[in-house]
Amino acid sequence: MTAAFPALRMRRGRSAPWIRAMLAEHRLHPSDFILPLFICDGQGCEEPIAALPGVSRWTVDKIGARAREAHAAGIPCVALFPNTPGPLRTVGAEEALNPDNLICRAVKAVKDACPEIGVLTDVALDPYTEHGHDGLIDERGCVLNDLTSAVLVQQALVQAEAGADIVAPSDMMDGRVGAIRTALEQAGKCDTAIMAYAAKYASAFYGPFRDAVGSGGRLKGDKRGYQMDPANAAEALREVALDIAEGADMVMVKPGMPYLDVLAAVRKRFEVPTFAYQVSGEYAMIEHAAAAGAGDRDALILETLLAFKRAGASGILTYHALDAARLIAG
Ligand SMILES: NCC(=O)CCC(=O)O
Ligand SMILES: [Mg+2]
Repeated sequence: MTAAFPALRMRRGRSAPWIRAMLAEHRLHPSDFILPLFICDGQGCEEPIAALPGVSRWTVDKIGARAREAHAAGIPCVALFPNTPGPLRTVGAEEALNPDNLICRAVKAVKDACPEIGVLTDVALDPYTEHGHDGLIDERGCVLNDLTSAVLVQQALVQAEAGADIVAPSDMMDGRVGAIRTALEQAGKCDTAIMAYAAKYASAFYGPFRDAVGSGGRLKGDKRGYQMDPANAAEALREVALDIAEGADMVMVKPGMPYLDVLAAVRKRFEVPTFAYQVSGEYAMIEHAAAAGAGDRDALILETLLAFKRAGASGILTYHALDAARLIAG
């Protein structure tokens, strides 16, 4: 039992900045963020991404400077996503296994320029397939689980060999975390961590990302045969349990804001490092809302990111990482 009004006045704890700071239950810190970076082919280029105002693709020679900038802002890790040149996209996604592909060159460039920062790579075939699906498909366009998983294992090994610290399977194939973990162990890559996109929903919030990696216009059909139904929450707990059992070091819930209930449930149930991905459509929503005068941009950024911490996130992948880190630093 606690006291009641008037002995208890909740507003006492909100009456001045010092007491609000003292009583804050959650805080944002630059080390909460993972900054996604997009890589494009070529030399000496920054390509602004129209669907993600303020975000660009960078050529490999320019990516090291972006990593140094993130590190200087206190961000511990970057996540790399390639925009594979069209001619290299095939039905079999062979370019995903090329040890000299864009992503592998970018990993090395980041590690050369800024060895102190962590590098996370995306394990999935959508930037490499001509049809934009995350895996190999049959004649009906259905993504084949086990054949895809075998390719993802090779893709993860190629990325780990290039120097990735964390491989992050984002494809939602069943069993791929265990297969990747076993292969990493056999290859002597026992320190390469796995962040599993464990509960990834078939969401309408991924549109700008697909433009950023150039898979949007290619995608035939949708991804509901492998990504989760937004109607489901209990299923997310089963997905997470499986990925932990298979050897995931960290799990992720994606998208972010519309799935805070799932994030909170996962964190409460499993108590493993749990990340949220505030995805491209969420970023765009904030940018467009602020540009339209519907809210203060900085406040919208910090409030949404703090909500992930409140829900139990260990960290957040966000395109606002640099802005947020600088805002927090003041
Ligand atoms: N595998 C990474 C993503 O799919 C990101 C989606 C987004 O930011 O919309
Ligand atoms: Mg799964």
